[in-house]
Amino acid sequence: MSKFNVVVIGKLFPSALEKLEGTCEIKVWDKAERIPDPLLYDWLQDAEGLISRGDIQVNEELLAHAPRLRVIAQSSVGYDNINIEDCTKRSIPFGNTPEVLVEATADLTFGLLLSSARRIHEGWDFVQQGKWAVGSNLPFGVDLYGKTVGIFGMGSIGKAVVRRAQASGMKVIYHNRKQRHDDAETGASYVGFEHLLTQSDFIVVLAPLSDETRNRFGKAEFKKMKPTAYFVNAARGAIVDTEALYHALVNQEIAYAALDVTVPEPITPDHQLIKLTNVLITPHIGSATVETRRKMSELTAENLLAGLKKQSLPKCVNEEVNY
Ligand SMILES: NC(=O)C1=CN([C@@H]2O[C@H](COP(=O)(O)OP(=O)(O)OC[C@H]3O[C@@H](n4cnc5c(N)ncnc54)[C@H](O)[C@@H]3O)[C@@H](O)[C@H]2O)C=CC1
Ligand SMILES: O=C(O)C(=O)CO
Repeated sequence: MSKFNVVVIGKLFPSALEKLEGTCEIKVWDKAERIPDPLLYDWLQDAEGLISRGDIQVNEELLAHAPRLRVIAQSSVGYDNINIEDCTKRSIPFGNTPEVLVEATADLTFGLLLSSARRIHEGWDFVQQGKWAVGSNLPFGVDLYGKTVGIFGMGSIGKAVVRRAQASGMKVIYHNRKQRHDDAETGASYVGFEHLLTQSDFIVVLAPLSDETRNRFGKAEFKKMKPTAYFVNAARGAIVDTEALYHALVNQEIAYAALDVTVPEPITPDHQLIKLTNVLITPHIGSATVETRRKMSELTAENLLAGLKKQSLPKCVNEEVNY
């Protein structure tokens, strides 16, 4: 039996690769830099399956080079780099990896909140630089207990963050496009966007990037926040106007920002945001634990394999064209 031609952008765990070997002929681009378009387009000519990565824009322009493609899978829950409509028009199902990454991403999100509130990384710098002495003056942090955390985009990860916040004695409010049906169960209260901005001590962004959410946090929004507010973004950098965030931090319109996602990504050490002392940035590691990345990798392989065999993808975004 002939094998399926597959293009893989990025690294797969050995356990995921094993699922594909035997049935697939695989071309892999696992370098950190973006694959050059001419090479990608050449590889896609006879590809039946594609494992994409966040730095690849999957749209009609790319799909036009992939006449035999019958499935796309990606090791992420976010799919803002994928034009789903274009895939659907070509009856190509797209599989992502929701659920398996929820707890790990919630840990990192809450970790950013806690680390910035309690100055953990500054404390470590202090110790490393030999500044720890009796009476030394590392700035105080702030309490979590009794404070209000406002979640923008309360979905699977948001709900997991609620549990962590409640365990620290925090009150949780949230804003989505509409109220959820499980507020009684989660103990979080639905509020308008304005209320979220003005009343939160900690604002946590966990919504997907879309036309609606792009630059949703700009100059006007930061001005409405408390001057003591901590702003945490673990979703996508482009939900925030980076220039506006920079000015809000410099002008002390807000107290602090903790970011796992930025524009650009990677953010370079010469970026103006990096020079500020009231910022903590991690390199998009929300889901980056061994266990979680392995599960994501395996689910990606399962989605791909199902599509190649014209079977239903376990996790499919455009269900209307799922097999
Ligand atoms: N930093 C990292 O490594 C990671 C980042 N992410 C990001 O987190 C996002 C959320 O992931 P999940 O919680 O699994 O997704 P989800 O789909 O379960 O939750 C997203 C929530 O945002 C809400 N939402 C959508 N549009 C909105 C809008 N315009 N205004 C307000 N709320 C809106 C939805 O109603 C939903 O409740 C992903 O889309 C991804 O971009 C996810 C995993 C890891
Ligand atoms: O899953 C996602 O959307 C990420 O950002 C990486 O896990």
